[in-house]
Amino acid sequence: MLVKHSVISGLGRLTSHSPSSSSSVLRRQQFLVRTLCGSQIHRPKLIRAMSSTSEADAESVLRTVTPSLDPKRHKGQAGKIAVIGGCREYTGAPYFAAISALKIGADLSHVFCTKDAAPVIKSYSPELIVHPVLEESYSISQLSEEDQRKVQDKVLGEVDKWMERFDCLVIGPGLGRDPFLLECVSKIMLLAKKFNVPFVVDGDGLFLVTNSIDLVHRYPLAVLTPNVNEYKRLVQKVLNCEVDEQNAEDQLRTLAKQIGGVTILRKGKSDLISNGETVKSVSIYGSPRRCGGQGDILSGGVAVFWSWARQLKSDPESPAENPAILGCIAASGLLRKAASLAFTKHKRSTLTSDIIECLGESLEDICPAS
Ligand SMILES: NC(=O)C1=CN([C@@H]2O[C@H](COP(=O)(O)OP(=O)(O)OC[C@H]3O[C@@H](n4cnc5c(N)ncnc54)[C@H](OP(=O)(O)O)[C@@H]3O)[C@@H](O)[C@H]2O)[C@@H](O)CC1
Ligand SMILES: Nc1ncnc2c1ncn2[C@@H]1O[C@H](COP(=O)(O)OP(=O)(O)OP(=O)(O)O)[C@@H](O)[C@H]1O
Ligand SMILES: [Mg+2]
Repeated sequence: MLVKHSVISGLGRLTSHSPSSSSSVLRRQQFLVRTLCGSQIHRPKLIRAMSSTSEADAESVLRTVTPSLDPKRHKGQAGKIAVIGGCREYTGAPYFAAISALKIGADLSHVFCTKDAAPVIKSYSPELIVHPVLEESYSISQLSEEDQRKVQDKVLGEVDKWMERFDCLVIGPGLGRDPFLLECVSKIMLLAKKFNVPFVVDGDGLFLVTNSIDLVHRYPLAVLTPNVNEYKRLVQKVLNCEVDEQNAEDQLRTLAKQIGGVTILRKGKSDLISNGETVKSVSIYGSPRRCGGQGDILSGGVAVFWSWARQLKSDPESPAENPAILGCIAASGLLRKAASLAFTKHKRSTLTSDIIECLGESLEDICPAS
């Protein structure tokens, strides 16, 4: 698991940290000073300030949750992420999510995909650890029911031996909708819940969850990141009505509450985030290009920033906001900034890979490494 972030012991007082951690201390102090508008520390006021429906200060959140590059840390402590996705049709989506996690600052990024997708994803990048373990119906259709169950047990066994090591899973980018594969993935979700491993559900993972809402109901460590279609299907299924743009924030809050307090990041012109209590929006300017794959960057980003934000929980002076919400705000803010930068460079030819190339520079601009 990740190590604890350095703890600050109060405003106006710098504790004796290493040079690398003192910059993070300073950043967090500046965040608190801004949040409190120069007043003394007063937690109820801080909680109120963070809990009303409002545009989030994504840059401040990014400064707060991003850990310093501490030479004392070892590999893995900045995050171990696993993407469950990648099938015959889709190899780009899991790659985008997994490589984005690394480019933002995670130490290790795994992909669990089908056997066909694995060599392709490996060929995109040697940085990713690729497990060719998932099976689709076409490869097991000749088997008896008993043998199919054995295949499923084998898939689960392969994921099980890694599960506890992960700080967060991203379930769904490029997963496809094959029934046998989705049944295995629903069991992987149960496994993650058993070990209290947080997961972000995106893409076809949302198709699965919308049809089996119990998979995430009342699991506080689930973040759903629906796009316009995925959100529409969720609203229809859970609230039994149509999307109401006039009352978008209230409807999102109700939806998150109805699913038992999971966090939902509704993607769109403004990204809206709610856990059934607060609603935050991130509207900073991104890019007018809507090329496929930007949601995959976002899901990988949420996994990393959420893992980092969870470490702040043990910091008595850290923001009172829910880490899942902080993770969503940070990922949305960074993606939009990187998309904007990529667009200034590439204009109409801006692609998802160009945005991924801008993640580092965009984060560096907000939160310098040294
Ligand atoms: N480079 C890549 O590899 C990328 C891969 N990507 C991956 O693509 C997957 C789908 O994501 P998406 O964003 O296209 O879903 P969405 O907006 O609901 O669908 C639009 C329309 O298409 C249809 N439809 C979709 N999937 C279907 C299926 N399996 N079988 C049948 N119909 C399907 C859908 O129909 P409906 O659900 O309404 O019946 C809707 O009308 C997901 O795994 C994502 O991660 C993306 O991340 C982009 C980059
Ligand atoms: N109309 C818009 N204006 C500005 N930004 C947008 C708009 N729509 C989406 N975005 C941004 O693009 C990101 C990806 O959202 P999008 O709706 O494209 O996801 P998606 O359809 O799941 O993408 P993917 O192709 O990866 O599956 C969101 O976080 C949001 O910041
Ligand atoms: Mg998507």
